[in-house]
Amino acid sequence: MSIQKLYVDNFRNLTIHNSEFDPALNFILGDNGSGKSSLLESIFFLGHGKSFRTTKLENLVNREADKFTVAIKDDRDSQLGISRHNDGKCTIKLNGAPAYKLSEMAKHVAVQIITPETFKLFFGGPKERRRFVDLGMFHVEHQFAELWREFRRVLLQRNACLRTGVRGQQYEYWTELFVQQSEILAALRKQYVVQLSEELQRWLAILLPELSEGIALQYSRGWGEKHQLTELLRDCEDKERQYGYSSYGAQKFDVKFHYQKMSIDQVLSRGQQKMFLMALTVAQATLIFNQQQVRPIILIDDIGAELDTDSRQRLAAAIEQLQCQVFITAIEKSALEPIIPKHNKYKMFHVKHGIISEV
Ligand SMILES: Nc1ncnc2c1ncn2[C@@H]1O[C@H](COP(=O)(O)OP(=O)(O)OP(=O)(O)O)[C@@H](O)[C@H]1O
Repeated sequence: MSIQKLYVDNFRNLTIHNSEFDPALNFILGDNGSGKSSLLESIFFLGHGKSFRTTKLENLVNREADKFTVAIKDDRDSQLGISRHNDGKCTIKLNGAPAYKLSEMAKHVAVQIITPETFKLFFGGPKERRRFVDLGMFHVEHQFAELWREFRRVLLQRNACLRTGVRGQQYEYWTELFVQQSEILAALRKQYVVQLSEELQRWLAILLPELSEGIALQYSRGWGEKHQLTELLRDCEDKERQYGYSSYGAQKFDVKFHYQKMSIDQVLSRGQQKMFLMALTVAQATLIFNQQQVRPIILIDDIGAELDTDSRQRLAAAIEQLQCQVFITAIEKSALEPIIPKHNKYKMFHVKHGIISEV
């Protein structure tokens, strides 16, 4: 899907009353503190039910209000909306009918974001990489959401056994289920990472051609390739009981990125890392598009940071080929110059004090 109209009320400093966006490419300009990132954040919230900037969702409500609303009409005339009150209560509507879970919303809106901070998080601990891969899995593998929910339930039960000293049949039961489901998830993820890796090569050839051949993805499933999970858990049972949680299994998977066998963040420049992340993001968006035939949404915050003219030109070439709706923010138009296409199939907006107007 792509956002045709966006309505935002009391989301940070933003008020947007049914602005109409381009189905392919939208530029958002504005000074520091004008509301550019908040605009991307409001769209991100629709797709994820959370923010990419804060875990405290009460910060998203305008300081003078007690709830915010974000709603869209998409290119197929579907309407999705969500209001969040200060007390944490959410009201979600899909085509006028109430929905009860944020995940129902997420099925309709595949949103990915790149910010100047993303790559620090991405190349830091495994959390962001897990989140990234599972977002793709959620949209590309139909069975994933259900499998993951069930796996989480089993993991919690097994962890509770470890923490509270439960042994015998009950512990064996949850451990056996945990092993079975870990193996299913690990195989699915491995399959997905192979697809992602192939698609990534295609986009690296456009976005980072000088390094593309040396870049490789390495998937680790959450326990050693040479080990049987059952045996591993048996061997480390005492240690896991001390920790009170499962230290191996599908929840511990990771994907690492190497350039000529060295970790990417150790050898690529910041600009190159950003281009790599762009390639990875659009590779995932392409897989989502191929599977669902709906346009994912890509949000790029502060395009000017760290990208030279050459890189921005390559990004323009990639955007031309993308089956996505893209939102790009910048402080000044000059940062967009090589990216703005010669044709007129884009829209440009200016944000000032939380109010958006088309330029
Ligand atoms: N809950 C809130 N209520 C009202 N205003 C808020 C709230 N949270 C943040 N703001 C303000 O909203 C404004 C928009 O912030 P935002 O981060 O979107 O700006 P920006 O245009 O992305 O700026 P920059 O270019 O500096 O990144 C800021 O002035 C900020 O202080």
